[in-house]
Amino acid sequence: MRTVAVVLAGGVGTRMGSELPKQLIEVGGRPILAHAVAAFDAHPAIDEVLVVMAGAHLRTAAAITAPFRKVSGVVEGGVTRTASTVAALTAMAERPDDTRVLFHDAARPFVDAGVIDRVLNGLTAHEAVAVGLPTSDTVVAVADGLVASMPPRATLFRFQTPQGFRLGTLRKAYELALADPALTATDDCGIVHRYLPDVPIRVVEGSERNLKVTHPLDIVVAEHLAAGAPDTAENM
Ligand SMILES: Nc1ccn([C@@H]2O[C@H](COP(=O)(O)OP(=O)(O)OP(=O)(O)O)[C@@H](O)[C@H]2O)c(=O)n1
Ligand SMILES: C[C@](O)(CO)[C@H](O)COP(=O)(O)O
Repeated sequence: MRTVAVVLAGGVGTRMGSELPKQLIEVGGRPILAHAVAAFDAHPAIDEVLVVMAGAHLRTAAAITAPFRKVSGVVEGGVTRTASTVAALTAMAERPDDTRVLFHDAARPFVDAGVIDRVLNGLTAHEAVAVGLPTSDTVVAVADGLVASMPPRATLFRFQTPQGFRLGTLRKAYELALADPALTATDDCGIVHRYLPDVPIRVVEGSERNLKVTHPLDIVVAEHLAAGAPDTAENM
């Protein structure tokens, strides 16, 4: 049974507001995309890394990822993250259903082997695995500028990636999702949760270092992390 990491790099980085998509910005001397790919390329349980990139930057992504021996291809993504996942699923159309697939945001350059291990361990007993951390802020639902509900904080987690799946399960979820004209989702676990509600999604521990570079300030944080800055008091 093979394990494929899909690195989603098809976004344009609207919130970053940079000329280049944020995954092509260098932190710690190499592009954010290269950091993300390197983590999976170096992991002994990952057989293959598939990169999804916006059409305008396919050649750049191919050049950046060429040194990584497990990269099997760079495919063109879609307009949304969901469409980019579909492009990866299409590229994996011939793969058996029991293939393990890990979908990761290229915008999370500091995913580490421990997080990847936890996702893979979760996949031994579950069809879908998410990475999460408890929230330290109080999180509320707001409607029309008013608080609509305040779920107990202890029940709330911030999701990260990679999110792991048996390929067959993710395929099924996406078949149903793509037939839904009201489809909206911010991640692949969201698709499984909505369209295959009977499939339990195991949540394993993420890492504070595994930040998603989204806004300009995140680049400053990413530079510190790339330089080896500690993220826990234990390391200080
Ligand atoms: N059409 C898209 C949109 C997003 N992504 C990827 O999904 C990850 C998470 O998305 P996000 O942080 O939202 O990236 P962008 O879409 O580039 O950012 P923005 O929403 O600010 O435009 C990123 O690695 C991004 O490249 C993708 O592969 N294809
Ligand atoms: C998948 C994700 O990183 C989990 O936190 C997040 O939902 C991606 O959201 P984005 O708006 O595409 O950055």
